[in-house]
Amino acid sequence: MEALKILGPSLFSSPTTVVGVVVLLIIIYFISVGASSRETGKEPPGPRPLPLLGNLLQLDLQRPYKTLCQLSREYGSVFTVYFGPKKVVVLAGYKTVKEALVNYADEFGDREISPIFDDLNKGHGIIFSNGETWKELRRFALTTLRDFGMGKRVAEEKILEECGHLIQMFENYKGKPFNTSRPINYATSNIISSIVYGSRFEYDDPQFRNLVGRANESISISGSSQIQLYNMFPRLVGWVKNRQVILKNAEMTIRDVKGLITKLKETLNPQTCRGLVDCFLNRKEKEEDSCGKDSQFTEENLIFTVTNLFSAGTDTTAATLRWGLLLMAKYPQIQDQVQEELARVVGSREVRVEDRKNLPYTDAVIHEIQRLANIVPMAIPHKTNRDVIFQGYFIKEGTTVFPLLTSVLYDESEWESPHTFNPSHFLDTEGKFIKRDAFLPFSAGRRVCLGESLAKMELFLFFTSLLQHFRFTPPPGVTEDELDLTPAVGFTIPPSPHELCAISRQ
Ligand code: HEM
Repeated sequence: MEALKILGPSLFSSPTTVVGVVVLLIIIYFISVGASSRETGKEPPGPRPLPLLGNLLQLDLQRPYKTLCQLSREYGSVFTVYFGPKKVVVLAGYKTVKEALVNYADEFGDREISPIFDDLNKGHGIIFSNGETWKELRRFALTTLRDFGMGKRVAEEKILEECGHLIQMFENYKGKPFNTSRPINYATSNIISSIVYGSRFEYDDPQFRNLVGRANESISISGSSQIQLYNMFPRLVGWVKNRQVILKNAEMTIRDVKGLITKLKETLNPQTCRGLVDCFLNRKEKEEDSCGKDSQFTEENLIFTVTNLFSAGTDTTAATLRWGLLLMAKYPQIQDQVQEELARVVGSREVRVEDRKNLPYTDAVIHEIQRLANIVPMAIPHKTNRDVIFQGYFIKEGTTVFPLLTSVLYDESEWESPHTFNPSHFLDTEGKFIKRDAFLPFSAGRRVCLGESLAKMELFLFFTSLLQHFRFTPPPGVTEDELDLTPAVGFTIPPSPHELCAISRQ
């Protein structure tokens, strides 16, 4: 591109010269592609790319994971696709994804930081960092989340308290149809908020509503065609509207998060931590006293780790719960069986985590919701951190890698009926719950979801408490068949906008 600029407009005055330049570029391109594969061995196969555009014209930009699943039928479980000029290696199917992320955990364990996420994080925070920064932040976040009860009784209490608020919110609709999105997002957001800040927000707090609303909007439009194009051609299409919206949202969120952190600083006590922010600030002070400038406990890493946890922890769990309620309304016989089991095993008392082992059908339903909902269809892009030979193919250091989780959760050689909602996938012939290897909604390996056990606890307690209290149905005049299971467009994929009725059972 630089060369073209230098050659200047005079070069393009004749059509013959333009054609000549284009032919020359195509020849250079094919020679360079040919040379790199000769030097290094066989690269994964894939559809033939066009110069600059790559395979863009073949991709469904709204739902790229669908095109990638189709391509894997033709090119196998390790293949190459060009997103514009960007080369991506796709891993498809349970066996391949597991082998890459677990047996080659190190080689495939770095994060690809696409232009939009680079705009937002600049290498800070836990999701979009690599190397020492990521190692330290991940270790810190995991220990702190555990200290604040992730997977333990403290978190259980917090979630049960939030269930009470969510149930109250649903009661307010008095059985009339409503969009489940906001209340559910507020509830899941409050769990991560109370772990991070040490306290929950009221659902009518304007600052909280804006924080949740902006995170939601940004995650949704980061999967739009405009942003996909921006990631392919960042210099050409940086002006697109959706990027401006995401940047504006980030600016306002950072301002709010800084404000919340400042308030906590004013009342910080070095002996106790109310939440993750306090622990981070105390650690920051300690490291500043001892090791000075090499510390990862910086203001930027704090702000971005907080915003990363807030978005990763809210949207995903909320989207899964919304799929769950929608599927219950669509398949009332399955809802009957869940409610029958809850009534028989738990009765009218509060459901607790320890009830799970006695609720095999309900457990199977929740797993099947997660499998079919497939809310993070391509995981979060990875990158190879060194040259690697994988399944006989050469993959160069720094190559973007998509672990195609859709192809794992819908793998035809692993699931009896991959495309239907079938809780029996997780039940044996006696109705006991069975674990399935290909259940990887949280991905696997080094970058496996950090919030997995918290998310599982939330899904179980929110889902069962809601089903104890309410019967979920389509709005009057809409049949179960008419409830639409087409996912929305987004980086994570919630159901398309819809309304449901929550009829009180008490
Ligand atoms: C149903 C709920 C959830 C699902 C399905 C889910 C799924 C995922 C997936 C697929 C990844 C990418 C893994 C990879 O790159 O291979 C991920 C990463 C991550 N998740 Fe979750 N997640 C959920 C809930 C949560 C919660 C509640 C938290 C908050 C504690 C969280 C925090 C994170 C973080 C911090 C990462 C980045 C990890 C890293 O880069 O090292 N997630 N999640």
